[in-house]
Amino acid sequence: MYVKVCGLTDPDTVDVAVDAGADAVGVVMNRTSPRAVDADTARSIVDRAGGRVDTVLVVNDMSAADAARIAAGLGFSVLQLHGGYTEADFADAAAIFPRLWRATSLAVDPPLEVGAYGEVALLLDAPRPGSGETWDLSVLADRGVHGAWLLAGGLTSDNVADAIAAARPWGVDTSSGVEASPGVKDHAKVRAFIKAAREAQTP
Ligand SMILES: O=C(O)c1ccccc1N[C@@H]1O[C@H](COP(=O)(O)O)[C@@H](O)[C@H]1O
Repeated sequence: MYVKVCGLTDPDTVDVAVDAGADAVGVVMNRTSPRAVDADTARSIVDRAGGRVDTVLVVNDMSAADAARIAAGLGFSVLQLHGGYTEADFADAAAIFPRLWRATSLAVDPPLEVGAYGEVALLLDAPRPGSGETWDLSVLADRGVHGAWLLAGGLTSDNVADAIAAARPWGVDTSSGVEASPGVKDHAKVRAFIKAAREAQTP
């Protein structure tokens, strides 16, 4: 199970996540997010990761090409384009920064084939990203999502094992569920989430 902890706002939390066994840390540069960081902070998080885990830049409010330039310039390993980006937007971004994740919600009936827009992974989230809201995973049952796809949306250490059993994703992603308050990670919750996700059984 690939485990990502998103919405980091300080480098010390990188060490907590890496030591607990995370595969990726995410940084949000979406301007309206309570977790938004500036370029200097983003770079300090990427630098602290030092290649030990994937570093994922998350955006949904700038052009895909601009986001790709920022991801490349700051040394991220993945760009998560979250929301209403089109196939053409992905092509623009891929010309600059090739390792893209497509993040979307079933509420907008997206293509569910991993790679449909040239992305290397697909992330399925609640309709309001970063809200901590869960969503009805039973709607996945008939949709046949396969391959490198991540589940997100209100995941916590308490519900991640059930969510994995229900949805059988390749990976999981959380942000609100491991926070003390918006933008501030609770290190005990980060460790507990990673442990629960790692120990979860897929049926
Ligand atoms: O976290 C945000 O504020 C955010 C803003 C804009 C786009 C995506 C955002 N976060 C993504 O939301 C999911 C997890 O959310 P949560 O666990 O329900 O809080 C994750 O993919 C984040 O990258």
